[in-house]
Amino acid sequence: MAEAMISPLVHVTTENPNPIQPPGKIHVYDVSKSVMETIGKNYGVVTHSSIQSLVKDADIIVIAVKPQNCPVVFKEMVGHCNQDAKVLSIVAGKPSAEFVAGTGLKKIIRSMPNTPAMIGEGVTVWSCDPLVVTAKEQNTIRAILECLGEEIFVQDESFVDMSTSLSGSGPAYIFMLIEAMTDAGVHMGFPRHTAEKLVHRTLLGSTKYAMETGEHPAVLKNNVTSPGGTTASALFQLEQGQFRTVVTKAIWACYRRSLEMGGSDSNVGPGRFVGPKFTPPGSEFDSDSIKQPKGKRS
Ligand SMILES: NC(=O)C1=CN([C@@H]2O[C@H](COP(=O)(O)OP(=O)(O)OC[C@H]3O[C@@H](n4cnc5c(N)ncnc54)[C@H](OP(=O)(O)O)[C@@H]3O)[C@@H](O)[C@H]2O)C=CC1
Ligand SMILES: O=C(O)[C@@H]1CCC=N1
Repeated sequence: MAEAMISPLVHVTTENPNPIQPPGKIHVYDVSKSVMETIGKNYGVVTHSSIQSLVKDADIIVIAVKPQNCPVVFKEMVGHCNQDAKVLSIVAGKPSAEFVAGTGLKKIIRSMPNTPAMIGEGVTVWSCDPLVVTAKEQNTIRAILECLGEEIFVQDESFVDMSTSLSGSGPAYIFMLIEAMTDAGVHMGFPRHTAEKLVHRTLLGSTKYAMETGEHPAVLKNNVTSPGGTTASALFQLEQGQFRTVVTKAIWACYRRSLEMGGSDSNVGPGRFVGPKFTPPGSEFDSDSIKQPKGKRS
């Protein structure tokens, strides 16, 4: 994921010969030397031989390791950072409080980007305490995240965990759909590249159409569904396979895993309230079977 963040920052074109961030101002360290050297070579960024030397003069420290590797990283950072440094975490699940406790730094920004950032088409949900991270510092972070695609600031950090299940992990669900549809096309006899093109264009066109019209997806779906026609037959099969329920269950499972990885109570979601009710910190929730911010229930 770190590479997906570096790529748009240093990207240049003939029309835009100046990168948003000169590669020489981006410093990286990865415990895997070969990964780090490849990134260094491909993007011209500066590589380091230790976390200590990486963070010494850093203004913004992006932490992009897996959650289970965080304690080691925190330990190596302590006492080596500029006390005013900002930590931009993309780590799924880990609450800001753990970064404060682990690193001793106060300016923590939690974010959840996604891999389409690699081509500047990602979406990142992010949060920080505006009493600790100044407006100017927030603008700097916003400018970085904008390079990855769209950025959405949320005041309540628990929405970052929730966004993991929609946008953070979401590309994997879509790629699985692309794979399934393409394979079905190949099964029918289409050359793979033709099946791929049909599927890619259908997903792209449908998404753009939904975004541009702002129409409810059910209306758009109905417009495709001719009485007694082909689409109705396909939708019937999707419903028989509990398509929408399966998608919903997958999204809740993802959210629960995100909470679990952050050491939070993951007893959330439909049919999950067997123990004490769980309220994510800082948010106001109804406590019925499906959680929604108060006032949002329809
Ligand atoms: N992949 C995605 O789409 C997204 C991922 N994220 C988050 O980004 C983070 C990274 O995920 P992802 O890129 O998929 O994982 P990767 O395993 O691909 O990348 C993490 C890298 O960190 C290295 N690493 C491990 N320990 C250390 C250490 N102590 N110091 C420096 N580097 C270390 C790993 O090396 P090694 O392999 O040897 O352990 C690996 O090269 C996770 O926290 C994830 O939740 C967030 C949004 C989207
Ligand atoms: O699978 C994961 O844990 C990470 C977080 C979001 C996307 N990938």
